Amino acid sequence: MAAERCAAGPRDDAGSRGDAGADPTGDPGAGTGAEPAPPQSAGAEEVMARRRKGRAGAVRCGPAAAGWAMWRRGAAWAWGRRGAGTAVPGTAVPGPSAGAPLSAAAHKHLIKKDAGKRIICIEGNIASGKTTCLDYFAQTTSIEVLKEPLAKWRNVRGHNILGLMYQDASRWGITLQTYVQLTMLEQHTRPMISPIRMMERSIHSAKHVFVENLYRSGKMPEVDYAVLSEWFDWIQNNTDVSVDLIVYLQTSPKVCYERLKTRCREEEKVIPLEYLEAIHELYEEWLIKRALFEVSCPVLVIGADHDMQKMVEKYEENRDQILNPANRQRCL
Ligand SMILES: Nc1ncnc2c1ncn2[C@@H]1O[C@H](COP(=O)(O)OP(=O)(O)O)[C@@H](O)[C@H]1O
Ligand SMILES: O=c1ccn([C@H]2C[C@H](O)[C@@H](COP(=O)(O)O)O2)c(=O)[nH]1
Repeated sequence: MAAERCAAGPRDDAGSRGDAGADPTGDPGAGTGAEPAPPQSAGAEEVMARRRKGRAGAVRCGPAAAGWAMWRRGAAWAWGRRGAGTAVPGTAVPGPSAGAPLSAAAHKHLIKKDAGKRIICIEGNIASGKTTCLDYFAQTTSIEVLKEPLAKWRNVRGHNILGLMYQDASRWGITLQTYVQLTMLEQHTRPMISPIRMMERSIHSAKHVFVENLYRSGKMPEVDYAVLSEWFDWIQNNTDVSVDLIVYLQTSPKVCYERLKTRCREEEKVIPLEYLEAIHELYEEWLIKRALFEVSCPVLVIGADHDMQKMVEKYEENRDQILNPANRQRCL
């Protein structure tokens, strides 16, 4: 799908002039026909079928070419082992590669957040309104707010890897996600300066949504997915990246697409609706259907297709539930 021009309106392209993003008409590898696969993911049923079939029967993943299925056939182990590596946050559960309980040396890496402190992650599709939500709570509440470290992704020693990824996801997806994982780890383990921290996204959505999408769409090779998964499992088992509540801003991809065009971030001009649909499906799979990955904290779902005024009403309705751990009755 050809990229649409950004509509006139508020822009958010500061810092986007790196060594990427120079070709706003360039396809991110998302559905022009010549490029093999839009980064859409296989559905949960398909993935579960792949798990059941095991090695012998990896099924075709998304609209990728037939070679993709052949390439993946010998690699179905990854689906089976993934769930097993999921740890309850805050507990040092050995992952499949760990083999034995953590040694004393390993324990020195275990960084526990202070008891009584609360970490809330705002999750949702691209342009679903996460930053706007964080800004609202930052202005109306005395909490610590950590936005996504987008500026870092746009400028790693002069390289804009967010822009590079949207130009060529097959080449740069692993690069971006490796750095996202590092910068998210840094966010999760940063000492808290307030009893309540509200974060935009998390190391968990980076892995279960964005890495997963690259992998399933054939834009991340099995070996890169395996290495990132090993890193992710190690981090989960040896540091505290736990979350107390996920607030999922649930939107329709079309609404996000409209908001994305209004925001007009330089690197994202090439994003087609299909990409937002794929990200949406993975969010639903992760947080609503619970099809593949364990969710180890309550999830509060807030419909977020509404205008700003209605969203503010919703934030106020849910304020207590979000900020007070005792009020979790409507969480999934
Ligand atoms: N409820 C809303 N209605 C209309 N536009 C919105 C709403 N919430 C956010 N926006 C706009 O949509 C764009 C994306 O919102 P943003 O908060 O940056 O999303 P995210 O952080 O999830 O990517 C911004 O231009 C923002 O001003
Ligand atoms: O793990 C990740 C996290 C984010 N991104 C991309 C998606 C968007 O283009 C930007 C920032 O997301 P917002 O939803 O606008 O905050 O970063 C990614 O590719 N991988």
